[in-house]
Amino acid sequence: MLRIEALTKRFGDKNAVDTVSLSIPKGEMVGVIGRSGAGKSTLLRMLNRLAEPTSGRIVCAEQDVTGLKGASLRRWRRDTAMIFQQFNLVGRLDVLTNVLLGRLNHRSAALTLVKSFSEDDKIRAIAALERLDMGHLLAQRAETLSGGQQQRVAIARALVQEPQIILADEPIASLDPRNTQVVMDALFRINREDGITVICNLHDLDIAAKYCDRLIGMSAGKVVFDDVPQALTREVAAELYGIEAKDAGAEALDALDAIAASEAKRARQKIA
Ligand SMILES: Nc1ncnc2c1ncn2[C@@H]1O[C@H](COP(=O)(O)OP(=O)(O)OP(=O)(O)O)[C@@H](O)[C@H]1O
Repeated sequence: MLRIEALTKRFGDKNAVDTVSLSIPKGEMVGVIGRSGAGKSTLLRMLNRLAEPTSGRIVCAEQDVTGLKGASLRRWRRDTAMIFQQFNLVGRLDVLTNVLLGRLNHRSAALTLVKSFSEDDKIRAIAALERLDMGHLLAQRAETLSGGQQQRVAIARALVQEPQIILADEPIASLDPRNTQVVMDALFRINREDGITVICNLHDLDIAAKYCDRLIGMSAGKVVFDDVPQALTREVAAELYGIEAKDAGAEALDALDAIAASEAKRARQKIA
């Protein structure tokens, strides 16, 4: 169980994340939604301790994560693998080496300097790549891959960290619809098969509702919705996306209609 208690991040006189409290059970697939600037990235970055909270606490398995330093902080970062919108691969290195970089924090500082990986590390990296259907590209330089392929390599790198939680910050924002599905399917499979908690920032409400068990809606740093996707109403969607943000709002509302329609269809199928 991950517990977030009154977590706040202040930049100047603005609270990017404002007294957010949440409990996330192990194995949940959570979508964090809301418009640009709502505080989604800052929340995720604080969970991994990439950003320091101004106040509040993060507690996981009764350990206060907020105060961790040195080796314990490195262990926490290994347990909470990050996936970014821009993939963050080393372009000139091959795919396998990029994935192996995810094993670095399983090694001592001395071994890290040697820069050679064990057979066990390589077997794990290849297995992760094969799981993501990327085994055949392991010798290719990362910069030559498509966006969707790069994101799958980034997920393989996260997997070899053997994390308890994957924090994905807009993992599909740079992808076309086909690659969006491939990447979201991969995250969903990892969540279901390995029981890894996935917390995923998503702009697209339709995708969030399709893949996530639970949606957390943020607006101006605060949580304004926290429930199953089916509980999201037009009013909340309008609050999340803003009535003045016409395009995003309209898309969100269309997505809501699509969810309602698919729920109705499911209900009809149940009755039949
Ligand atoms: N390093 C920073 N310095 C100052 N302000 C920041 C910093 N990082 C974020 N902010 C501000 O905090 C607020 C929340 O930003 P954040 O990136 O967390 O939102 P978001 O919901 O992830 O948006 P997006 O989807 O556009 O990434 C915004 O107003 C942003 O301008």
